[in-house]
Amino acid sequence: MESASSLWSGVNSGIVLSLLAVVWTMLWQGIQGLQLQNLFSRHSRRLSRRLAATLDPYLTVTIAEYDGGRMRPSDAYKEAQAYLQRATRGAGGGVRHLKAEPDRDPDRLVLSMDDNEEVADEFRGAAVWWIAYTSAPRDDGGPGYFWGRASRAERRFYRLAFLERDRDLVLGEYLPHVRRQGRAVMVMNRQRKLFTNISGGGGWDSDGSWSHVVFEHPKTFATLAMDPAKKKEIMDDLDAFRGAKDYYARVGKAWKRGYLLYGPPGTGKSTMIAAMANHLDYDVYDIELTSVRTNTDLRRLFIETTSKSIIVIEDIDCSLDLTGKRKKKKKKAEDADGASKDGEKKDGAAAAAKAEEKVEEKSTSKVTLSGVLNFIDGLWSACGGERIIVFTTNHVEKLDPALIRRGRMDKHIEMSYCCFESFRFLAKVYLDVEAHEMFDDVAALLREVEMTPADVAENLTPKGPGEDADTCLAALVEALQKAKEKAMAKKAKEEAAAAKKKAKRKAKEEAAKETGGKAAEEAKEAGEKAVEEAASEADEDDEEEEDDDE
Ligand SMILES: Nc1ncnc2c1ncn2[C@@H]1O[C@H](COP(=O)(O)OP(=O)(O)OP(=O)(O)O)[C@@H](O)[C@H]1O
Ligand SMILES: [Mg+2]
Repeated sequence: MESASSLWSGVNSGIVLSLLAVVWTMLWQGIQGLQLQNLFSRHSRRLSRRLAATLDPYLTVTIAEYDGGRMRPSDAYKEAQAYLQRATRGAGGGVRHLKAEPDRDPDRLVLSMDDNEEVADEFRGAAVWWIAYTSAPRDDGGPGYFWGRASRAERRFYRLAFLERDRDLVLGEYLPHVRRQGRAVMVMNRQRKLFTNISGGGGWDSDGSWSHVVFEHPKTFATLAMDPAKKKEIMDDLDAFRGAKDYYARVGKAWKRGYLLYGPPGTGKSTMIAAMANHLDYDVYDIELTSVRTNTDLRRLFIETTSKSIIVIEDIDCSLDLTGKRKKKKKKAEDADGASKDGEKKDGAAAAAKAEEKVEEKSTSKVTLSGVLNFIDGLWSACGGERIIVFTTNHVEKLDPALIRRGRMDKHIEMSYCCFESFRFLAKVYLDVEAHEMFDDVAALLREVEMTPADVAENLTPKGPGEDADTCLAALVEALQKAKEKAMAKKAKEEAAAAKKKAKRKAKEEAAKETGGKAAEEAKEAGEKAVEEAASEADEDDEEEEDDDE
């Protein structure tokens, strides 16, 4: 923006424009009258156009935030917005009403012109004026209505006014200049964002679109504990994806990649997503599927995502009726309900399960497996590229194979319990210790006990000023020993239960054998008796027959 303030005195321009508007309206009516009278006269039409150009030397270009039924904000609008932020630098560039948003620098604000404000600009001697305005929400079912936000919300616009004589310069050079500069500003001001589809009030009352906060997760691959070879493989995979635009275009695939992260709770799945986002410098869209009403809403949400983003669905097995888990939960509630007669403790379980179900019922989503599949690789993934989709789950075996087949979830990454390598890594990160006499104990215990990286990390975190590497490692060893004892006790209990079950089964079998044998003997005896009786009866009959013959 070249010296905005030198060009336009806002007050004067407003008055002049208003006067011109009044004069022009009157004249335009006159011209239309002229046109009506000479409707079929080409000459008069040319004349009226020339007259209009003389009286109204201003041309305008309007850039709408959503236009032509678009489902997401137009890039041109965002670029113009970023470009105009520069015009309001410092004291606001003469603009009287400004909008402020937080800047990267926590002490500063990014200022932009508010609605119905004007800002002037100059480009190679040509003066131009930008005006920001909004129009009232539309509920007319017109283009974009179906998609919600574009129509239901206020519609925002920028209007650029310039002189007729600068038409070629403005349209041919100034507007491309604005877009280029706007993009540069956007890159400069870019703050990574964490989007979620649960806004303010959340649930069904919300308009089901994205709201965001600045993404500031500190986790990186440098602080993520996992097998180094596996970690390198993932980082290489991400780098290859980022640079593979041409490859994806050449093979005709949408520029996207799916990752499935699975493993027990606390093994670093969510942490891995943060590390991925930090590594790639991408935004994160965290979809809460239970808050998405329909497949159509899911599609809309997806379309509103920008490129260079990671789209995350956590605990996919719990989010949808993809796996039957929901029904199981219901069953759990019933079971707990039935069991509740047995004691108070179980009453609590029934109540908890019921409450869980209640929450679930409230947010019953009609998103289906096919909706999600469509979302991942259907037609919609063709709209814009450079997106990574991540699913996480604790129960990979419960997922529908269609959901996680390669091509949808291209890379399956297992996040597992802490091994000694991971422990050493965490000890370095958390305590800055690379070797310690207690390492051998930890190594031996980790071979016998399963502990998540989350638990190991927690033990390695100093809890007070008096705590150091020695105390933290001692705490970890103690926790591992306790876990080992617990595991051993559990194993012994399980073994005892199994032995009891086996003994019971054996006793049952023997009893069955015994009763079976006795029954067989009785049957045999009964059979023999019956044969004898039949034989004696037969003899008696013979004798009677013989008597009759005689
Ligand atoms: N591999 C790891 N490396 C470093 N820190 C870890 C690792 N795994 C877990 N942590 C720590 O444990 C905490 C919990 O981990 P995280 O939330 O990533 O687990 P999760 O696998 O997503 O669990 P859930 O299945 O319950 O969602 C994190 O704050 C992180 O600091
Ligand atoms: Mg998690």
